[in-house]
Amino acid sequence: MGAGGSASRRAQEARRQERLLREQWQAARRQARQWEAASEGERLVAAQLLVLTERGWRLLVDRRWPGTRTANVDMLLVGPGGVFVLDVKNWRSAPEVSGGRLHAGGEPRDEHAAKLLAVTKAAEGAVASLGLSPVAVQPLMVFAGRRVDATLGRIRLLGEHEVGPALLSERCRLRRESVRAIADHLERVFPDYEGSAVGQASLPPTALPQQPEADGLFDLNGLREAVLEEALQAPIEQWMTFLHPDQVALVRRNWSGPARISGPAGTGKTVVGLHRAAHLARRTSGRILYVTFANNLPRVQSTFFRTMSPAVADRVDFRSLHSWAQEFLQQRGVQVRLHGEKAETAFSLAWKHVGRDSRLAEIDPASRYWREEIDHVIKGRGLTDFEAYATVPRRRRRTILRQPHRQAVWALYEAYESLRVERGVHDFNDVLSLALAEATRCTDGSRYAAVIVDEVQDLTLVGVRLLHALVGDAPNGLLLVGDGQQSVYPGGFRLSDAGIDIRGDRGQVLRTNYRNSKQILDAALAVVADDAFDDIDGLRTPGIRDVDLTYHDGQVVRVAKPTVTEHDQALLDALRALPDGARADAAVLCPSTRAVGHYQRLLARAEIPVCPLEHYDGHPVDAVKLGTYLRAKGLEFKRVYLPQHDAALPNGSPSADAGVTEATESAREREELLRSQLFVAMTRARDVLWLGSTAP
Ligand SMILES: Nc1ncnc2c1ncn2[C@@H]1O[C@H](COP(=O)(O)OP(=O)(O)OP(=O)(O)O)[C@@H](O)[C@H]1O
Repeated sequence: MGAGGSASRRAQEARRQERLLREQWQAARRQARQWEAASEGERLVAAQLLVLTERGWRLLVDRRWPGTRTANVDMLLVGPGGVFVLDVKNWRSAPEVSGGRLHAGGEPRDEHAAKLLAVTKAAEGAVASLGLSPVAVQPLMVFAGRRVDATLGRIRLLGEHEVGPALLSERCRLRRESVRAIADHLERVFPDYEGSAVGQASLPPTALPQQPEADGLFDLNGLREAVLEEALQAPIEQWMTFLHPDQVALVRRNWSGPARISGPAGTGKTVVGLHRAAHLARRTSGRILYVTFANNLPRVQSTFFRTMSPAVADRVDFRSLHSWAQEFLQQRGVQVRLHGEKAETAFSLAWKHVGRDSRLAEIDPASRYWREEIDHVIKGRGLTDFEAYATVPRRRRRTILRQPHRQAVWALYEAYESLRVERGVHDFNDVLSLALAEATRCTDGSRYAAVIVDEVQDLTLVGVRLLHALVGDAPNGLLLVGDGQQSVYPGGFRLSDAGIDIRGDRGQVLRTNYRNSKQILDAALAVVADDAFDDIDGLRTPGIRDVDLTYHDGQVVRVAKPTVTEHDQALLDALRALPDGARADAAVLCPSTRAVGHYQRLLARAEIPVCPLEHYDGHPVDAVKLGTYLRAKGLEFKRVYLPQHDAALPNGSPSADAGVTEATESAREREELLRSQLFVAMTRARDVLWLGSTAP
């Protein structure tokens, strides 16, 4: 079909929609006139909204607020765009919002907003048992006879002309059956007030004579545009609206202090974290910090969050821990000179002068192991004197260090520090320590009402202390989300080391995997089956854990080729065979940046479009995602390709017992980490997991 043909089809469709709207509007106006019990203002607004009932919306009018005898709710509206709690106002003066307060005619009107929020809370409670997340319930204040489009916290203020188009432009959240079930449920929970309710409008479908476009009641232009826009809108993903009732309960829970949500890969921890952020943003006027260790994840999460809960998106800061800490220090006037390369040179020199020929080489001759010891155990835990290091439990480090070894490590640490200071630079750990000192020193209150930490197991102890310092033990202040099995960095900590006390029901575990098919999960679990791990609550947990699966099919494709060239060709063939549009949901993940470079060149030569994970921000892009296992943390894709996935593991085997006998403890620790990283990469796959290897 040529461009001219589709343009004429579009014009035809626009004319048809306009005719339909006109008919619906006429009928709605008649219906509203007959509606005696309502106030004039409500009638005018209802005339607008009755049109929506022809488009799959349900309008409940003048309902009793549950638990009260006399208080009423003007309107509840349920449709593809979600659940809306409406308070209709027929004020003599126009509403004004300034400094988070509502006024009209110079008089404060905040009590109206407070009442609407309270009713909204009741509606959220009513639909929670159906698994509807609070993000799908939105309060609206609608002003008869006025043109308004403003926000007051989470409340949207709209004029009678704006309300119809605004609701039609909402992204599609609910399917037709859900609309029906939710409206039926709300009808029961919010009973008729005085028998004056309008259920579903029964509008006569007959054609009516043409009317002028605007007659004060109805803005046909606005609605027409919204209808066309509505047609273009793809539905938002199910998880953005519906959660399992247990997840909804976690999202809405009132916690008296710091809380933690854990659970194996793919069990919806991030989903709960995001809904919790939206819930808290709606309940408080403060800001929420949503933080992870990885740099690229906040961008993706922020995109999802904006789609899911646009009304409060501006009050949630999605940040990586280090970038947030740097900005925090800058705002507080604390000088930071972060310079990774110069810090690395300082360490190399320290190793040359003090480490290489010391007793440390007996345990592991590779400087990297000792760099990690300094980064994750000494500086990561904020240790500044040898006495503390001499006795510190070195969590998740397998080697046993006796006193002379610890002394040798300390000498290396001191040499590194003095060379670093000499060069006038900071490393990443310094940034967090400085921020912790500053946050502890600040007495002017936190900028945040709540802090949510995702993938908490990736942080160092100092990082966790820093985030804890921002909100302390305030109710609903700190939420830690993560899974110790997905630890991909050396070392570790326990919450008790950080002085964080998670009691009773403040520690929750999710157990249903919503992401991976059984085949994929079994393949991933086989890699870490023998790797029991210490979680941050101190519990020793076996590698194979109890997980409930949601039924969906999946496939593990194993490809072994004798040479790298043939292996890579098999990868290209698999990527080229992807159906149209499938590239957007495919990712090639590699264990190292070097391997990423290799596959970037390979895919470029094959003219397969690539989007590096560093640039991926959660918006769909028709290109294969490419990045390291570490960069893929927290993300998911329908198809995941892991070329040479076993190359870095002992004997090329991902299972834990390969090569154990001759390996040193530090080598075994490294292998365990590599298996954890591979496990994380494998569990990113939803439908297809492609595992490539070169078997000579
Ligand atoms: N109630 C639900 N119904 C359907 N799908 C869900 C539900 N909860 C979560 N999901 C889906 O499950 C998948 C995994 O969710 P999420 O990324 O939050 O898990 P996670 O526990 O954070 O995973 P990981 O630790 O592996 O990063 C996502 O595709 C999400 O949309």
